[in-house]
Amino acid sequence: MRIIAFVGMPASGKSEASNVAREMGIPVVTMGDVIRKEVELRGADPADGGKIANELREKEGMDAIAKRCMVMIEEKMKENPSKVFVIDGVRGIAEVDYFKEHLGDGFMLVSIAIDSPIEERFDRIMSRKREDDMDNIEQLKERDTREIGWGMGEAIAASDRIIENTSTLDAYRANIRNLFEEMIAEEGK
Ligand SMILES: Nc1ncnc2c1ncn2[C@@H]1O[C@H](COP(=O)(O)OP(=O)(O)OP(=O)(O)O)[C@@H](O)[C@H]1O
Repeated sequence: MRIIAFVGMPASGKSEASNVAREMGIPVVTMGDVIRKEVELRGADPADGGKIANELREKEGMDAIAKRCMVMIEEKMKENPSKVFVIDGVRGIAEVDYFKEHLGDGFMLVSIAIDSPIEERFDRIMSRKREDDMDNIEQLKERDTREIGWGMGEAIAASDRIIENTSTLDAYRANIRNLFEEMIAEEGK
């Protein structure tokens, strides 16, 4: 079994990679669901998800979200014994280390290479209209800084593969589809 996790800066295309996976029938586990569950449990504002994630990491360690997510992954694997799996939402090196330790050689980390300026990433965030998204560019700068603080740079450096998202959305989706097809073919050997 191949478990693929994507890492990249905010709005680099991680959710889009998961969309391609779903369209191909590949199961996706979203780490953000751990946060959304916690937000709901606390009756908090969805926009405070980032703060809550920070708090969990401070209290329970940098791999807190990964640990909680592992339960969801195991359940999904039982429900849907697929050759290829996607984990959406890895943010830092501690999470990468946790998954490597618990998922073994089947785990593969893919980083998304972008060359879009922050203004373009902000415009993309504005047009996707997700309820937990920020509404000004300063907040995106804060999110960039926070995620870099979680060890995003180290996670990107530790990736096994780089996929480019430096052109159109269609070109990017084709790159992602090729990656999944390659993995499915390899696992079918
Ligand atoms: N090459 C591209 N050209 C145009 N739009 C793109 C491109 N890549 C991604 N997008 C769009 O940009 C938006 C942000 O991408 P996506 O939601 O996949 O980012 P993300 O990495 O999941 O972000 P986050 O870290 O906030 O979860 C989406 O609406 C997506 O369709």
